[in-house]
Amino acid sequence: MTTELRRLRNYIDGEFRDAADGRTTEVVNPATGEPYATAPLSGAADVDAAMAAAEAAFPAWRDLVPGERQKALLKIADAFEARAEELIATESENTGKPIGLTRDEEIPPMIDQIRFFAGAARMLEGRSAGEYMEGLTSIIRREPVGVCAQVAPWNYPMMMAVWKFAPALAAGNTVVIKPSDTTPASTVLFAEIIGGVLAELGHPQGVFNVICGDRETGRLMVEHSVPAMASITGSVRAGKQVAGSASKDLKRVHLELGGKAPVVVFEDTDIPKAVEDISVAGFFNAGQDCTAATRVLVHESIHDEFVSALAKAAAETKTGAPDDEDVLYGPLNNANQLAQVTGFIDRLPAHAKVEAGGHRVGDKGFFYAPTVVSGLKQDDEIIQNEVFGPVITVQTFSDEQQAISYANGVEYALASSVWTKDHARAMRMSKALDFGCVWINTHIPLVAEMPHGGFKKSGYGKDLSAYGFEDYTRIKHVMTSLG
Ligand SMILES: NCCCC=O
Repeated sequence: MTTELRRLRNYIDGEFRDAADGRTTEVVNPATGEPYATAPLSGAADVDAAMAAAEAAFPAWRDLVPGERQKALLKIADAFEARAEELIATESENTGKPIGLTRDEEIPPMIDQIRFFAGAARMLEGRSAGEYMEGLTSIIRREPVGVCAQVAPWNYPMMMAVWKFAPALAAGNTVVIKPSDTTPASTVLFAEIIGGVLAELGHPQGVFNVICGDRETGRLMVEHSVPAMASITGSVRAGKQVAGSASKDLKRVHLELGGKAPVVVFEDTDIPKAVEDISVAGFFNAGQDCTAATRVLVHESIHDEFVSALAKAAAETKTGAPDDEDVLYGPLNNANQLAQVTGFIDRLPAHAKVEAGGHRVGDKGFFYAPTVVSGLKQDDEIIQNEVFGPVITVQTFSDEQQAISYANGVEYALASSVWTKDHARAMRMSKALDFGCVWINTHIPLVAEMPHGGFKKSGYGKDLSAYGFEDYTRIKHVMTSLG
């Protein structure tokens, strides 16, 4: 007997719609490996319709007083909170994430972030107005950019969608957002919730549109003539494509493209505490986190003690089904990701040593064991490239300069951490580490008020914070004669 797959649909101008040409893709539950839904594979006609809706809605949304946009975002946050269990179940089915951890670790920050941007809507900043030329007054107007084309990733489908739509809407932009083709379900549910709030408040429905589809759909969005800005969280390859496409008509681009976070552990570190925190920060969400504590650099004098404690922590870390309360993480997101992680381990050089894990778990779904690999060298593939799986690598260093050189010696530059009791060393390292974030004696916490974003090939533009909000605005100088 075949069970009918649930049908997810695009959300354009307040209506749920199939793709104009009826094409679909299957949506798989990674905990079972089985398809459970279909989603539209949107093409040019769908993108055109969504962009037209967002463009038509823009003037009314832009011209609201900020307090009205704040009110809408606060209502959206309340509605998310009221429907949290539905969001959790939807996200968990589509990603295999543990239900309890999604409830505790993802929903509260997401809602807080929407509320943060609701407040930011009323803090449109411009530096001092004044007379910088005799008889003339200058002021700054901070304005929305326009329609934003946004492409979200599959690792935190809900939270990354929040990071995109919340600052954009707060600043007065309208949005066409595309979730990853593997994880569209929660963004489609967002559409229902956000659409409900917009309708209740009498705002145009085209303020928020969801288009499902693949890379080609994303390209059509970014190259479309309507959006003034393209924002993507994804791989470096995807970011280069988006920047290339956007360059054709000089759209503003906002890129968050992953990381390879160094975790620099000095000899004076409290080893048991560091191991406990680092293993959670490395394995949480199956390591599918652009800030994951994935690349440990440990002082040679404590290497053996540290590695044996980390391997023990890995062996004690559980992966498994979403409803198992003891698991730290669920499956990898999709079959390609499982092949990617497996490939890195299969290709390890002879000098590497797998201290824990290094294999798939079970034969259903895409689970992978918590893995620790030691003995690695700076040029090794697994040190230079993002694995995006539950794999922590370990290298050694002999002094601060070598630690800095190894830490910075990759193309990514998103997040990093330093573990030491020596305050001056922590401060020196914070200056020297060439990453958008440096944590000291911790790794992975985020707050809505602080920026998230990288340097080098990790992209440009910030998520979260007043900086992220400003990325979705433009400034205009207005000068008036006093005569
Ligand atoms: N911990 C959230 C990181 C966002 C990107 O993966």
